[in-house]
Amino acid sequence: MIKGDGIGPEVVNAAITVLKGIEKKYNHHFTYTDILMGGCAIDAYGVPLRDEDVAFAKTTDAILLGSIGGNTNTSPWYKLPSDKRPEAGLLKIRKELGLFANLRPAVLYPELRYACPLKESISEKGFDMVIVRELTGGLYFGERDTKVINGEKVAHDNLVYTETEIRRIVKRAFEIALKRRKKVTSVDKANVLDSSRLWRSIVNEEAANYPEVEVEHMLVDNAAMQLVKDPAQFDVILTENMFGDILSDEASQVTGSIGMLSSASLRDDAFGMYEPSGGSAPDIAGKNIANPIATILSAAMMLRYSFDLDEEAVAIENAVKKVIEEGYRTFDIYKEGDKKVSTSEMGELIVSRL
Ligand SMILES: NC(=O)c1ccc[n+]([C@@H]2O[C@H](COP(=O)([O-])OP(=O)(O)OC[C@H]3O[C@@H](n4cnc5c(N)ncnc54)[C@H](O)[C@@H]3O)[C@@H](O)[C@H]2O)c1
Ligand SMILES: CC(C)[C@H](C(=O)O)[C@@H](O)C(=O)O
Ligand SMILES: [Mg+2]
Repeated sequence: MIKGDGIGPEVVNAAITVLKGIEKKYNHHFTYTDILMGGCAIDAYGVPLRDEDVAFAKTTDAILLGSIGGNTNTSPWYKLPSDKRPEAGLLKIRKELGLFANLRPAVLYPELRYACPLKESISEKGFDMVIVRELTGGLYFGERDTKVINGEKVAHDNLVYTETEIRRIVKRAFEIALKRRKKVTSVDKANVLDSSRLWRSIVNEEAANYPEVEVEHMLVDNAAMQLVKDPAQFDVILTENMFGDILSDEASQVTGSIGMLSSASLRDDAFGMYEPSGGSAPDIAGKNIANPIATILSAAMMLRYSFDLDEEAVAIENAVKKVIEEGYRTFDIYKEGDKKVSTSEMGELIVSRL
């Protein structure tokens, strides 16, 4: 368990409540160990993630993560050099554990259509997509520095992708599409970037191995527009690290709230790290009001992908649907007439409906 900062501990505790319910109902026993990462680790140890904690994480079956970081304008953590800040811990664990495939499903629950900010003629069609985001390459992991050249500061961030890095995520997206509606939209910026042109050529090569899957290429600026114009057109969105970061926040908002968007970071074996797509939400931290559903659904993904406990995962997903159908809402998806509940109450309601 990496509870992290801000709302992280609140939403992870709600997910643990649900996992404990699963243990009881299905007679399992999970062993939980806490690791500090992010701002809390900086405060405790002076670094956002200790090497010994990475080594320990490597001995576990899965990680459930809350979120890390603070207010990037005001928190003293952001006065530190970039490799000592909270986010460096997250990037380090993703890289060291080889978690290259980040799955971010975005589904509009029929009962939450009112929370979708799009006009009714668009939201009434509903949508159910998964963003498959490359997570250990690209701009996030290229060399970067800031130097003084000709008397002025110059900053650069390198965007690097190898064929191997692209091919493994492309294959993963096709495999996922085979189990869904068999459509992959590969998002790139091939009209400008070399890395995108390489990306596109590998998507086309791999497409030949998946003749049942329909493939389309879309430029990222158009994809940002299509996500609000007609989200129902998407099944699997395959994209590189930075574009996936941005588009997944956009997709989450059209589902009503980022507090609903779960995420799994996977590699080729069963190990995975599971976390809500949103951040530590410093603006609402400590108030027990954050929506824990993204974290609870991430725990369901953990049961499915790392523990091969599909029935238990479905039980959590159905319990979430039930509380939504019954009108229980945290503040972010609340409308008049609903039953407003806190973070911990939402966890308890879900566990009681397992
Ligand atoms: N995986 C992670 O750990 C992760 C992801 C994104 C951002 N961050 C970090 O979080 C910090 C804050 O970033 P930010 O403000 O840009 O993004 P954020 O996702 O934390 O918050 C954006 C908005 O969404 C709301 N929100 C987020 N999660 C919510 C939830 N569960 N329920 C209800 N509302 C929710 C927040 O209140 C805020 O208004 C930064 O330090 C950033 O680096 C961490
Ligand atoms: C906190 C940050 C480094 C992270 C990212 O950009 O990957 C977050 O925004 C996410 O989406 O998981
Ligand atoms: Mg993000």
